[in-house]
Amino acid sequence: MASLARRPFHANHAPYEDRQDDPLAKVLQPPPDESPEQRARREQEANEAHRVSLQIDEGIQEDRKAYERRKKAVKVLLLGQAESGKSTTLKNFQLAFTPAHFRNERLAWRTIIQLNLIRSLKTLLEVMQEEMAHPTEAPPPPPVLSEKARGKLPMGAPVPLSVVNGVGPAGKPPPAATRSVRFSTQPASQAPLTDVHRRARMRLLPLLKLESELTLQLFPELAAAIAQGQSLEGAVPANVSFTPALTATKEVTVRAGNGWKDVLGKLQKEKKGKQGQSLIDELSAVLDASKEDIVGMWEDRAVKDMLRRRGIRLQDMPGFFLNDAMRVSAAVYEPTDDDIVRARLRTLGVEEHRFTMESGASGSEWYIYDVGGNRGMRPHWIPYFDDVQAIIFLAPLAFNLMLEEDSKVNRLEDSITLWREICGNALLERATLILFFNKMDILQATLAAGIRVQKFVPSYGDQPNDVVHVVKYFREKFRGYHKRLSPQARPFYCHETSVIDTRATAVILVGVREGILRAHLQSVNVI
Ligand SMILES: Nc1nc2c(ncn2[C@@H]2O[C@H](COP(=O)(O)OP(=O)(O)OP(=O)(O)O)[C@@H](O)[C@H]2O)c(=O)[nH]1
Ligand SMILES: [Mg+2]
Repeated sequence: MASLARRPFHANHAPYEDRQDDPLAKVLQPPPDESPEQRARREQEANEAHRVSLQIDEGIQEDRKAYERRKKAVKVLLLGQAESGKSTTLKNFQLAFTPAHFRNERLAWRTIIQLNLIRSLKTLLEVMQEEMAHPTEAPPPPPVLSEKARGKLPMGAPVPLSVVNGVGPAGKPPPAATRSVRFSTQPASQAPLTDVHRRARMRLLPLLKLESELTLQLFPELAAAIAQGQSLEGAVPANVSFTPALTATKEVTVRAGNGWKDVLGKLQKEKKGKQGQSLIDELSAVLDASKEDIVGMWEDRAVKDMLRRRGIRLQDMPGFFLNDAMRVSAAVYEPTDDDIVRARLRTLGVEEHRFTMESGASGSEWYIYDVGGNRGMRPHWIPYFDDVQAIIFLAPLAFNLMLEEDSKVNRLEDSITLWREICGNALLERATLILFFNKMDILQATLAAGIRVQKFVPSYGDQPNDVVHVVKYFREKFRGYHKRLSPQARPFYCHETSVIDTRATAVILVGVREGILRAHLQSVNVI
C-alpha cells in the first residue's frame, strides 16, 4: 500500500510541510486558512483512511500466508459419478480426523435427515396414489410350506416371500407389539389398499406440504425451476420404474453448498410457522404427531405387497430412513454419527473442506475437494486438476443400474469411461489415483438376490456370480486401463468399501492418508 497513508496523521504538524519540493505534497497540503473544525475533520478522515489501509495490508498478508499454506498443503479430490459416495467418504474423513467439527454440525443434519425421511414417504404416497388410480393385479398367494416341508428343501432354497417380508409364516401378521398402526388384515399379496390407507395418506399430506415449503426456503433457486416446470433430477433411482404421472412429480434432493447450514440457522430463528414457531420447529412437531401413521404405513403388508408388485425398493434410495421412522420423527430426535453419514445431500459444484491433521508439521494441512458427480457438473472439476496430489475415485460396481440423469447409460459403464479419462489426463499424471469399489454391501445384496452379471456384462461369461470373482474381474479391468492410459507409470491402489460403515472405513482411511502423505513428502523431497 502507499506508504503515504501510513504516516502519523495524529501529529500536530502536517508531514507535507517538510517536503516543499514534492509536487504531491504541495497538492495535499491543507489550505492555509483551514479552521480548527476543518482540521479536526481532515485528521479524522486521514486516520480512518490509515486504518482501512492497514486492514487491507493485513488482508493481503493473510492471503499471501494462506496461499503459501495451500501450496504446501495436501490436496485431495473426491471424484466419481453422482451417488457414488463422495460426500459420504468426506464425512468419514471428518469423523475420523476432525470429529469435533463433525459433531458440531449435528443439529443442522437433524433437519436434513427429517427431510430425507419425508422424501421417501413422499415417494411411497405417490406410488399409493398411482396404485389407487390403477391397481396392479395381486398375484396368487405364494405356497406356504410347513416346517416339515421346509426341512426337506435343499440348503439355500428360496424362502417364501411372505416370510422374507416380515409378515410371518402363513401370512400371519407379526406380533402387535412390533407395529403401531395396522391397516391390512388379509394374507400377504392379496391385501388391497383400502379406505384406511386413503385416510392415512390424507393425514400425511400436510407433512409433504411443509417439506416442500422448507426445501424451497433452503434452496430458493429451486422455486424458479419448479415454476418453469423444468424437469428436476429426482431422488428416485433409475432402476425404479415409474409411470409418466409419477415421473412428473419426482422430487428434488436437498442439495449441498450454498451455505445451507447458515440458511438453516436463520430459518430456525424466523418465527414464520403456525403458533409463532419457526418452519423447522413446525415440521418437527408435525412429524412427531405423524410418526405412528408413517411407521404403520411403511410396515403395512398391503403397502409392502404393492411395492413388491411394482418392483420398487425404497430402501435402495439415497437417504433412506423409513426403517428408523419412529426414532427420526420423535420430537427429541438427535442424529447419531451413523445417521449423519447416511444422510443424503446432493453436492452442487465443488466444495472445499480444510482439515488440520494431527500428524506433525509437514503435510498436516489438507484440502479435500468434494464435487458434484452429475454429468452436467463434471466440467467444473477441471480447474481443480492442476495441483492435486491424490484422487480418490469412487466406483460402485452397480452393473445393473442406470444413471439417474440418463436412463440409457449403465452406471458401471459410465464409471469405467470416467476412470479412463482420469487415468489418461495429462494434468493428473503426477497424482496418486486411489480407487474405491464402493457400495460393496449393495453389490453383495444384488448378487445374493440372484442378479447375474453376465446379463448386463456379456464379457463376464459364465464365471461364478459371487463377490470374489466379480470384484476380481472388474479390478483387473480398472487396473488395465490405469496401466495402459497413465501418462507415466504409477502404483495402482484399489479398496473395497462400504463407506456407510464408519468403523471399517476409518481403518481404510488411515492407510489411505499415510499413503498420500508418503507420496506427497516424496514429491517435495522431504523423504
Ligand atoms: N448402502 C450404501 N449406501 C451408500 C454407500 N456409500 C454411500 N451411500 C449412500 O448413497 C447416497 C449417495 O451418497 P453421496 O455420498 O451423497 O454421493 P455423492 O457421490 O456425493 O453424490 P453427488 O453429490 O450427487 O455427486 C447416500 O444416501 C449415501 O448414504 C455404501 O457404501 N453403501
Ligand atoms: Mg456429494
